[in-house]
Amino acid sequence: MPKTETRLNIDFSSLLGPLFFMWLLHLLLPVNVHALMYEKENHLRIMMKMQGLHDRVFYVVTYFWQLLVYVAFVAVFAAGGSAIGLTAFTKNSWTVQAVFYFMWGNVMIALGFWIASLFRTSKAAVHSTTVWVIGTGLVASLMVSQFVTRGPEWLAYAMQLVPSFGLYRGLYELGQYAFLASSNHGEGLTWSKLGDEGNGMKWVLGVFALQWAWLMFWAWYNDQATCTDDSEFCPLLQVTKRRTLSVPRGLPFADGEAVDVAAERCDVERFWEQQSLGKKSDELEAVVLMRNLRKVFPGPGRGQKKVAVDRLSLHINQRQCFGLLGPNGAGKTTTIRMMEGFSEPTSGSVMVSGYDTRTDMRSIYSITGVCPQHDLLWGDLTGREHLTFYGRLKNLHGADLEDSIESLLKTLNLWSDGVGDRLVHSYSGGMKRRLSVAISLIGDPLVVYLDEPSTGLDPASRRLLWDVIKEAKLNKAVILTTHSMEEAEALCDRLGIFVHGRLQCIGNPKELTARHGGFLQFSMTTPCSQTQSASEAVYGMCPSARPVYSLGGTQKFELPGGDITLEAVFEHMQAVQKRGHLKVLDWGVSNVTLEEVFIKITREAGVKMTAFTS
Ligand SMILES: Nc1ncnc2c1ncn2[C@@H]1O[C@H](COP(=O)(O)OP(=O)(O)OP(=O)(O)O)[C@@H](O)[C@H]1O
Repeated sequence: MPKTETRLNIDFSSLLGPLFFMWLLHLLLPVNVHALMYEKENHLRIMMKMQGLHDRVFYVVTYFWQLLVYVAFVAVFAAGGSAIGLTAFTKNSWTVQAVFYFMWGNVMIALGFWIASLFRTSKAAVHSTTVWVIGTGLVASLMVSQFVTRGPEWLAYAMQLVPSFGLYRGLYELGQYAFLASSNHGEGLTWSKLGDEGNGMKWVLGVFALQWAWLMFWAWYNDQATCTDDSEFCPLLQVTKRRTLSVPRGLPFADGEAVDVAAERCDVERFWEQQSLGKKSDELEAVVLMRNLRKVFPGPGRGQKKVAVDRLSLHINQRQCFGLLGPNGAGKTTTIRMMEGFSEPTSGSVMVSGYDTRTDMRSIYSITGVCPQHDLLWGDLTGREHLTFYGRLKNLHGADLEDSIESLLKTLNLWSDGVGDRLVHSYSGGMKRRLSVAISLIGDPLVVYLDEPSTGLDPASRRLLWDVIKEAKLNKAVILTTHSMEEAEALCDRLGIFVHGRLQCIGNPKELTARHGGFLQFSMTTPCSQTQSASEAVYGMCPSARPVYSLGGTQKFELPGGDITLEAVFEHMQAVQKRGHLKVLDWGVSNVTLEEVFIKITREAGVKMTAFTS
């Protein structure tokens, strides 16, 4: 039988449902989280902060960049949907949709900040976010529409308190109104229909506003709590902590402290006095001042504690390179981190150019440069772009910025062959290290921290770096940690040797070798059968000789400086060789090196500490 013509109208938006749109609108969430985590995981965030980037600026720039990307994404999404005639876009009011999508975009960005603040690794954060996106979509499509249509309705509202479920509810409302509009050829969701009974859009928009504020606050709070890498740090308690943080007074000497260390403590007290008299920063003798600084970390077990830095008093002057030496785990990095303001001292204070690290970090960042132990660089930026970015953070602009970049690239040998314009991921380890040093020097900071700057450099590059540091210390205070005694001797005007968080000795390298060496190194090689006679000959020359080792006919002794001179050793050995009863294959005598002093001090301090703790 003939029938009237009908048209098959397939409404894709109804077919696909809010679930598909929800997943699409979540697409940028894992991307945002990954971008935030990349900078956090690679410590680039901390590096930017150390070079003077304010948290506020970081948040605003990152936030608006993500919002811009999202707006472009949604514009393409809505334009595409309208172009293919999806009723969810064509029937509903444009302004309602724009406000809804815009508010969701803000909530999603805040959610990304919050998620990134909870994780330590990018992989874990991105995987969890992806599971969240898929999971909340499935749960919402199963439950929200059920609760809305069959009740209990309050459960649908309660679920919307979780950010992604609110998105589903909003999309559900847009879908429902669009569906009704296409069947009755009317209008979809408009502002006037927000008050309709059972319309959840009003609630969704209200909840979005609250969620945005709450997530941003929580993300900021978590971020501040973890930005110091300091497990005890708590921003909400910071005010209380600052008030109660104790500075032990009247401790000119700590038990078992060497005279030079005690003298340094007295100097620090004197400089402290100067600073409390309110001298201007350019009148201060000591640029960096640490007073009775102590850092205790929670230990691995319950109730156990690790004293990383113990009552350290130290001053560092302008136009001086100060070397922090010590074996692994001695507390050098912890000390530098407290100077940089990234670790809260358990007690004591650090002042940099008259600013307190607990209250004036913002001023301190603008006058310090940092070369961290591990290179913190963006692989997809060039060396020049790194220097431009950090130079701007140090308030350099225009020709001044260009000139300093060019001069740093040239002095650190990153200029020839266009190295400075290559992406950093193509750099060798040595090039990255040199770029890190260049970053620490850009903007001519007053104080520069160099944490093992020559690690991984070839001998020629190391010499070049030494020249750069020597020039830098002409108008700056340079604080250097190194495991190379040769480097310490070449660069440092003063140095301190740390063991178990305590300063064991302090002075210039020559003073230290003279004071703590105080002996000659004597070695002699004879046939193994004459080992006994050889040692008797040494005791004959210097009865107070201390044996260091004896191995296959080679013996080494320390000869106390007060008991014998170099000339006497030569005379004695000539006499021994003349007599001929001892077959001396080889012998040598030398003053002690800084390396030997270092080994001696660390060994003795280790013994002392064991005695204290046992
Ligand atoms: N966040 C932390 N939690 C617990 N203990 C820590 C923490 N950071 C450092 N420590 C401990 O404090 C001590 C000093 O560490 P630090 O990194 O300052 O030593 P270092 O002298 O810089 O060593 P290296 O020469 O190896 O770099 C070590 O025993 C270390 O295990």
